[in-house]
Amino acid sequence: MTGFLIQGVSVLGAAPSDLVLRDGFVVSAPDGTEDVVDGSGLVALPGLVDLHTHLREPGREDAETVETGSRAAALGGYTAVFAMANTSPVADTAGVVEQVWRLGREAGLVDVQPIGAVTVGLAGKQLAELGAMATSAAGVRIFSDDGFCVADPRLMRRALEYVKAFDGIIAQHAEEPRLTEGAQMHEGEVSTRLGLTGWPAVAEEAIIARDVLLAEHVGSRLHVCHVSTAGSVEVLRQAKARGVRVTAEVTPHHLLLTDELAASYDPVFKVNPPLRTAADVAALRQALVDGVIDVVATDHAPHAVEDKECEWAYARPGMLGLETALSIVLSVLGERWDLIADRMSRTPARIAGLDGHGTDLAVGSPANLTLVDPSARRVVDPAELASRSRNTPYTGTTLPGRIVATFLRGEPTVLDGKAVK
Ligand SMILES: NC(=O)N[C@@H](CC(=O)O)C(=O)O
Repeated sequence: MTGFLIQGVSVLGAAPSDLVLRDGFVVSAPDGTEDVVDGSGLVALPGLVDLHTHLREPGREDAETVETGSRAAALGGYTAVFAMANTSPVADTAGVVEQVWRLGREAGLVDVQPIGAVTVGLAGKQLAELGAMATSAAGVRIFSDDGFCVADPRLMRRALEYVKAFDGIIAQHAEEPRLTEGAQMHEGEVSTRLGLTGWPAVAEEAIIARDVLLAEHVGSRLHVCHVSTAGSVEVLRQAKARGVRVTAEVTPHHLLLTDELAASYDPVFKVNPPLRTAADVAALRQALVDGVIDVVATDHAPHAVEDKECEWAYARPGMLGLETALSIVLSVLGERWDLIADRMSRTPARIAGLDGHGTDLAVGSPANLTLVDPSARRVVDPAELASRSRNTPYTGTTLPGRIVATFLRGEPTVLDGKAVK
């Protein structure tokens, strides 16, 4: 194992100092054997943790694999990602979650933690083998049917009750399916103008309201995926004030982009939940700052060209996120490093119970970290992304900040802005 001496780096925005990594940990002093990294002008953050990533393997390796998604994550400053269960086959058994977990270990670029499906085949009819996934080598603690809502309230209640035994979490994709049949975009003034079927805010808010009541009733833990509306924020604010065990995430794209972009009819802007209004964006930003929304999660959703470069109605929803997330958050929050570290590393690691991630980078901490150059600007070119897919909504956009290096347990996964393997 090599050591690294990162000279003159600002740890979480503090005055520049040296940061020494050896044998997988932050240590107090160099011993002269370390490789030297010039940290001047750079900010060190604990490695980012993404609670919501689609890695597509098994089943859609043409869109992403555990390895390509892991590389995209490392290049985005991540050291751990949670892989969603909507693969093919669905990650609803110990066998599939162990496969994803093992592929992640083999790639060795980030810690890949599989999320298990709540229901068999994501079909919403019958609980999956939650216990078997929890006790598997993958040690699953978060379960989600993401892509689909666990719409049946009795099934949702039973899932919440079941995972309580091992302090697990149900991560809900909040979408009342009867209110979004045929939906193509946010229901509002723009959908009316474009003549596209709308996905009303209330379809999300009604499920969140129901689920916080269920979580409160059974005393279990609920996590709300990709919150997208101002009304959802209000439901969450009230639930948290009452002490309900609920946490919530927002995506970078919902913090920045609005439904006006659908007027281009470019399916790169089609995503689920849909892009909302400027008022929703403002409420989500405020909620993230207030802590009503706990974390930023990417909902990195790679799709093959034929699934995105087609007519809007036929395009799959979803956009890439891992390689641009920090830049988007930086442009939204500014250089509030402690807040960024909290919402993108510390709190997601705490929610997931993920040891060794989201630390303060003090002496003795596991060396999971990323180095950011906040003064760099880059123009997003999809051809340069490590993801196997190209569906970024930021093509040609100039974004602030660049990930210079990422370390996983003291070993670089990214150096000089390039993946090391
Ligand atoms: N977020 C998305 O727009 N897409 C997700 C699933 C989903 O939530 O629809 C995907 O897996 O592609």
